[in-house]
Amino acid sequence: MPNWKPTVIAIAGASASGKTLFAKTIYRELIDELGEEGIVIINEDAYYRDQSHLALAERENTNYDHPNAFEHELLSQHITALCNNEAVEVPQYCYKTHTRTDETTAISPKRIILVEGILLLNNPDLRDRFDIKIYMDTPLDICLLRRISRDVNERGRSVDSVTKQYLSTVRPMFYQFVEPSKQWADLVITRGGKNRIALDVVKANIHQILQKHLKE
Ligand SMILES: Nc1ncnc2c1ncn2[C@@H]1O[C@H](COP(=O)(O)OP(=O)(O)O)[C@@H](O)[C@H]1O
Ligand SMILES: Nc1ccn([C@@H]2O[C@H](COP(=O)(O)O)[C@@H](O)[C@H]2O)c(=O)n1
Repeated sequence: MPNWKPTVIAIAGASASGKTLFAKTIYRELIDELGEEGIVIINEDAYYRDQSHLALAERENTNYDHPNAFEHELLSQHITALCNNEAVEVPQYCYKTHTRTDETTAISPKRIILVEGILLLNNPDLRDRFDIKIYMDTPLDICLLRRISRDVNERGRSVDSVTKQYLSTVRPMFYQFVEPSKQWADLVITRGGKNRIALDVVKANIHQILQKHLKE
């Protein structure tokens, strides 16, 4: 049993606000120092509910921006297990088929666990699992422009489908669930995933935590 407990850092905010970029930049800049055993990223999207029992046309109608679309109980169980020094099997998700694949990713406990996703701060049980809560406060028009380009290039969508989904669910759910969850954040980050000062503040915090582990 290690003498440290993982530190769990949540990175929340609108779709395409830069959560993934922020998490991946921290990971890339710390991985040499911390090693594979030191840091990992978990994506909330991996915990979208399995929809393999539904026809593709039905899956296309799911509201993916409502909290009910996620199996947050499983994410919460997995974080608890990692904090109890147990390995977990994280589901893998496919945005083209709108469901989980048959594969899972094995994750062992790490000193630093970065969790990123739109609705992490909305759920009180999940909130209790996070040591540091971050909210990416990127203007919604910038998020929309980035989402169109990402979803067309990487997620197999058309501009028309992104537009319809944005107006019917993404935007209304943002105002109902995502933006109000900003109140729970410890750090609110402007200007997205490339904000160098914000990246350095979070990295400095991680270094402080690691120093404490060394002393324990
Ligand atoms: N500051 C930025 N400048 C330019 N492009 C960015 C910036 N932040 C994110 N992007 C791009 O916008 C898209 C969405 O960013 P991403 O980090 O995936 O958002 P999220 O994880 O919040 O959905 C990606 O294609 C990413 O490369
Ligand atoms: N089958 C799916 C599942 C999710 N989405 C959208 O993904 C967004 C969350 O992921 P980000 O990387 O953008 O944070 C969310 O807004 C869902 O609308 C989807 O389009 N299809």
